[in-house]
Amino acid sequence: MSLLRLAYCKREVFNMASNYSLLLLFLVFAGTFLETKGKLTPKFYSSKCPKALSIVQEEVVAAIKNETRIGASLLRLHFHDCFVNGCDASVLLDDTSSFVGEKTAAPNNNSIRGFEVVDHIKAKLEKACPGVVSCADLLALAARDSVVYLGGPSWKVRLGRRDSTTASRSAANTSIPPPTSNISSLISNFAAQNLSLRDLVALSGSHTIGLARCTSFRSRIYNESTIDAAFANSLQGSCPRSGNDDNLANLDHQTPTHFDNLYYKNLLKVKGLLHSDQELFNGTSSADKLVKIYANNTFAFFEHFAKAMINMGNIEPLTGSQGEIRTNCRKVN
Ligand code: HEM
Ligand SMILES: [Ca+2]
Ligand SMILES: [Ca+2]
Repeated sequence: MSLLRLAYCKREVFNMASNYSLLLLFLVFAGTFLETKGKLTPKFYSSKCPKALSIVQEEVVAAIKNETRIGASLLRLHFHDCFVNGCDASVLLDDTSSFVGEKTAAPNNNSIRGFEVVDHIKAKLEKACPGVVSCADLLALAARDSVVYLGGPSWKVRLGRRDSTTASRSAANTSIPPPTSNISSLISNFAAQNLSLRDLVALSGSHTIGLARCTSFRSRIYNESTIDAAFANSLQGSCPRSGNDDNLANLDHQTPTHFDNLYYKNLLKVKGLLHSDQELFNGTSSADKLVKIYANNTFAFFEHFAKAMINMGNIEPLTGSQGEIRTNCRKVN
């Protein structure tokens, strides 16, 4: 009797144990599945293509040494990618007779640049690891490496994005905010991407580097009162009331090639180049406080900027088996 009971007991314990181990196995599988699915990770290429990060960095540095502005242009490409259907390299697809891309959308046309550099970096990546590194990840890495080289903060870029097979000119037209935006439309535009007011103000600090065309700031320097008069005057020479639409001016008139906090100091002096820049500090806006903080504290700006770049880089990535790894960033495979 007691032997029988013992045997029964043993079986029960065995059954329980195997049930538990099955459950455990399931949980481990589910865990790894949930963890990897849809989530980016800084180590994505560490075994798949260990040289990927150093290749991008080396090429970005070479490109900036060749032309300083490229750093700004690469940073902006990542922004214009992520705000349209997520960070999926949709912005890099060329228009063809049968395909409408994003390059000719109003915010991009005659404005975004850096495609030759992207092609060059991609060619190097394809040579080292064919079909492995996505164009979307290339843009995220190039943005970070540009910021770092120009004196800004660094951060670990989350990776594992894949490339789209589609693009949307109409979404590019509606999702990327125009320079005429007021603060409330900027806030709602960023909120639509799950980005906060803090993200908006920190990311706008990107305008500490790079250039804008006359057509982007003309109405500001002729028609607005919330601009330093001497500053407006100094811009009118190269940006007349009509014509010369493509003449360029520095977004940060003090240190246009250094990633620092002078953009915010300019705003305090009513010397923001774009209307949308000055909207972040107009005496009434909810962003005023953050602008003052960043103008007085480079460390706070750098910390928030790095976090905001990670947030922006997380916008709707394609992962797993979604999309593809483009061989040529300009066209689908
Ligand atoms: C907050 C809303 C924003 C507006 C309204 C805006 C608007 C603009 C405009 C109009 C230009 C000049 C384009 C031209 O005249 O050709 C520009 C340039 C630039 N933007 Fe923004 N931008 C915004 C946010 C951002 C963000 C979030 C980033 C990056 C994370 C960024 C990075 C840049 C850079 C680096 C340039 C200079 C590019 C170059 O010199 O090639 N901007 N932006
Ligand atoms: Ca995109
Ligand atoms: Ca600067």
